[in-house]
Amino acid sequence: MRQAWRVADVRSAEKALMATVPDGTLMQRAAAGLARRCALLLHESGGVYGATVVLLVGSGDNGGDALLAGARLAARGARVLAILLRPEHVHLAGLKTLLDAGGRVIEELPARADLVMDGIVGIGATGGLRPPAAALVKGLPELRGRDGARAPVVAVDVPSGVTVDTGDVPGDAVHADITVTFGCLKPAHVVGPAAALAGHVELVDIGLGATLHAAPAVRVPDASDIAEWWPRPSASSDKYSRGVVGVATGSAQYPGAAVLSVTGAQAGPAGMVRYAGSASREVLRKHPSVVAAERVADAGRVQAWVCGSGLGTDDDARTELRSVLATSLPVLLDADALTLLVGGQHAADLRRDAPLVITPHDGEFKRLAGEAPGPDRMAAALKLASWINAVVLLKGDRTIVATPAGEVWANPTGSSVLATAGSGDVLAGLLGSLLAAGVPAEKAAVMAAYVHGLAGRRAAEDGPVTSADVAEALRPVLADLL
Ligand SMILES: NC(=O)C1=CN([C@@H]2O[C@H](COP(=O)(O)OP(=O)(O)OC[C@H]3O[C@@H](n4cnc5c(N)ncnc54)[C@H](O)[C@@H]3O)[C@@H](O)[C@H]2O)[C@@H](O)CC1
Repeated sequence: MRQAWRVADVRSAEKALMATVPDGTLMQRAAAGLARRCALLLHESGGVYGATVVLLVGSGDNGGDALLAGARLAARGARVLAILLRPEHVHLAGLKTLLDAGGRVIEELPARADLVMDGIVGIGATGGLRPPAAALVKGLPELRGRDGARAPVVAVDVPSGVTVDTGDVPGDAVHADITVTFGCLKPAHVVGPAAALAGHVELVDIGLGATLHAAPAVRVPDASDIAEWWPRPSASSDKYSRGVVGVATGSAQYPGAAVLSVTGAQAGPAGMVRYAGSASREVLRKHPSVVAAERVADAGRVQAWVCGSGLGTDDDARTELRSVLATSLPVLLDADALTLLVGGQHAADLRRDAPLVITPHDGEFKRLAGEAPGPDRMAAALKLASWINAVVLLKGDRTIVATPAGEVWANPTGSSVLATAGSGDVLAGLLGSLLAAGVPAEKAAVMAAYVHGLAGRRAAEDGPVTSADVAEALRPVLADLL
């Protein structure tokens, strides 16, 4: 599991650490790690000696890091050229060190470069890039190196132009190949559109672990977490003890949603799937092991319910939703069930003790919360989670899971291929199966998003992806993972 911390918490940890070491130590540690990573990258295009390295240097310590790392590369024979965005506010000690090592200051981007270091702005950034920096950044994709390839961009700490605490990208921003960050990850490395601009993120240890005691702003699961948390049957398990998931989805008009959500549920750890709705024929044709009924009330015993995908929004659908919410079981609501919640007629039904998970996309989120998630998706998801006392899985390129207790997770496996009709139905079924198997709501949401994302990627290996392909890819993905 990786974790990322907010700027204010990073700042206080840095302050506490700085009080224990000589002046400039942390910056030297940062610069050493940064220079080491740049040198490795330069080895791919012919080595450090003779390479042209361009530093984009802003007015803060982020620029200072770039200057000090540049000096280390200059000392190894690189031609290091620094563009100072605000020469009157440059980090003076850093500049002197660079010049002493043989580096030079230039006014504009050179004709060729083998590597660009983005030290325009780091965790001290406010707002988007300002015009001079934005103009420079626009020219970066054109820069070619000695091997004719595009010059790789290494961002110092964060790609300049992103909002560090939210992962929002309000305007022009650097698109990095590698981001070398210091002490700990920050939210922009793992959430929102900023995460895609950070490229490959590498963490340099500057000793911050000793003073960083705040709770992380966001956690990111990895494959070993999912494998560790996934329920496995034991020798004494039977279909009931593994959990029975009830799926109340689909309708005469949308039978496909029932098939997709049941396929998602079948891939999960529960021992049995019960289907309640009017698409039994289609469901049973594809999944003969499913036990089907017309209504939730007649479905028999289950340990969790999935409700919503393709359910419709008529009175029948409303009755089914009421039946599901009236149970004392964990419930996952998606799609039409979320539409039925808008307007508040189900406010009383929502006052339940058992766990509730909702999986809105942005449109559904907006209807439920009364406003779009906006630039701070983590804060928006947290607010809704606390308001309706549910785990909120807010779908997106980096799907967010937020809990009423204030925890946030970002899913690292998402991809644009999941933006296809019915993909959410598959996710809902899988998540419901995890709930039925007894996984706590927060972890179930994190695990389902992770595996669903991997399945999207796996399906994409064979060409354009439909949600049926995502559903089919769940089992091979799980076979690899577990
Ligand atoms: N504090 C520490 O202990 C350490 C800090 N380090 C580095 O220091 C950085 C933070 O340094 P600072 O606090 O000086 O902050 P920054 O270097 O991130 O930026 C602050 C400066 O940038 C300007 N600025 C703000 N927003 C801008 C925008 N949108 N466009 C253009 N210019 C903008 C401001 O006028 C301000 O002068 C970190 O990101 C990291 O790179 C590292 O050296 C490790 C140790």
